[in-house]
Amino acid sequence: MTTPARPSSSKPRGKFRPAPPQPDPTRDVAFDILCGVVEHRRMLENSLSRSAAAHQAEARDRAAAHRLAAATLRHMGTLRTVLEPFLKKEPPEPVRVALMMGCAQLLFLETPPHAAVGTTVSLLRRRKLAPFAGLANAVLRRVAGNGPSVLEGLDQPRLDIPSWLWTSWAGLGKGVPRAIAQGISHEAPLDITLRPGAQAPEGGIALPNGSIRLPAGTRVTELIGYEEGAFWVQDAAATLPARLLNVQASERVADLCAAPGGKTAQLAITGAEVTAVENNPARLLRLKENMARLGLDVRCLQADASTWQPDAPLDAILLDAPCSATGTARRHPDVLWVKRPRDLTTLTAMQDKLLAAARDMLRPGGRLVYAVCSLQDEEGPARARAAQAMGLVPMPFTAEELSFLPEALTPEGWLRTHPGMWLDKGGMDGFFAARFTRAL
Ligand SMILES: C[S@@+](CC[C@H](N)C(=O)[O-])C[C@H]1O[C@@H](n2cnc3c(N)ncnc32)[C@H](O)[C@@H]1O
Repeated sequence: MTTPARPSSSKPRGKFRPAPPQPDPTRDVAFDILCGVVEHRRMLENSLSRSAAAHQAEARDRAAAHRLAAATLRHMGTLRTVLEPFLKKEPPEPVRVALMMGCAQLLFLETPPHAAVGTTVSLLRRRKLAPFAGLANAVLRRVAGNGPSVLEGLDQPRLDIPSWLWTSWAGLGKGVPRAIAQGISHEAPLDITLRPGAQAPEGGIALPNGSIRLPAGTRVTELIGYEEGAFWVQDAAATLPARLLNVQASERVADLCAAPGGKTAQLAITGAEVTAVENNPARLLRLKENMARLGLDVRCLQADASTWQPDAPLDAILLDAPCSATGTARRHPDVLWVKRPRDLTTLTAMQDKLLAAARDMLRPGGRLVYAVCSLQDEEGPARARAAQAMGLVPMPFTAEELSFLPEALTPEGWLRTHPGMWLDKGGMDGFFAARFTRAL
């Protein structure tokens, strides 16, 4: 982050004019991202692409902004609560955003107090919110003066998860919402999947599923072997659905909803004939780039998977359906504050449409794995039951298949992971998966 400006002091008198605020691309971009999430319920990536500051910023500043915004989002409930006693009346939302960002730097990012306070004051002045600069100065100085004691007695995991999500996760088991909140409370490590025979980059730790875990903040493109296609980025939990499809080299396989292609790569590396279907042109491009970097021969198609039809019935299908993505909140904490219960209605309707389409693409005896990176019952178990009602026959996962993660096997033979699993190793994303076959 750039050098702090001096905190604004008392009111200007006479001919004195305050110095122009210092440029600070990191905080400008972080502020834009956070306002997008908080005021407009816009996903972080979407806000980033709309931010004029982000377009002008260097990659290093954008990355720092991303980290600052993510830390603020991860602790947003706590930050709101901490600020409350210091505010006599409700400030406009952008001012509160700037205060939360300043407060996150003080309490969670070890930014020196003079920098956290000074840069917040400067930010407000740059953003035509100068009348609130004095308030920010006073409030943040008081928070800094109190130090970590402002967090004492706060139930941070509970505060940092919106109530509707906390309640919805109660069905996952006693203590699970709290464990999930713990998993989300810190930056996620970087997981990669190695090509068979490739060497793990230095500093990586092998996880029980075979993924290699590197410290949070590792820049993947700078790792030896990236350009050569020795590995791809994929959370440990995200490797499981494709693995559980048990694809053989001789099979004809479709990956429906494929970009950016982590699971496509897993399927293609078996030697199977893989068609990857993706409806978003920009994401299709990323998928193609990834397959080219990995040197994998995959037919990549732009099509709507709910209407696309293969030339002949398929042996195996992976349907990694679009979903609320609440299971990825470790990496995308904006999900927590952007998604609403009503989003699930549209998503589950699309998931059913895709399931019915996938069923019709399968040959009798063929296999289908349905997966979502969601923690919501509506998108997981409820869809597995809907698939059964559509005539798909359950093919439960077995204890042997999940011997390295027995806690993820449900009594129904489904897969359920969540960010509270492997907490001692750095957690994992939340996935649901179920396997079916088409009756002979
Ligand atoms: C959960 S992501 C897939 C992640 C991917 N399977 C992987 O492992 O890298 C869902 C993807 O489905 C795409 N998508 C959404 N609706 C679709 C549809 N009707 N047909 C094809 N692709 C779709 C989205 O653009 C998005 O890229």
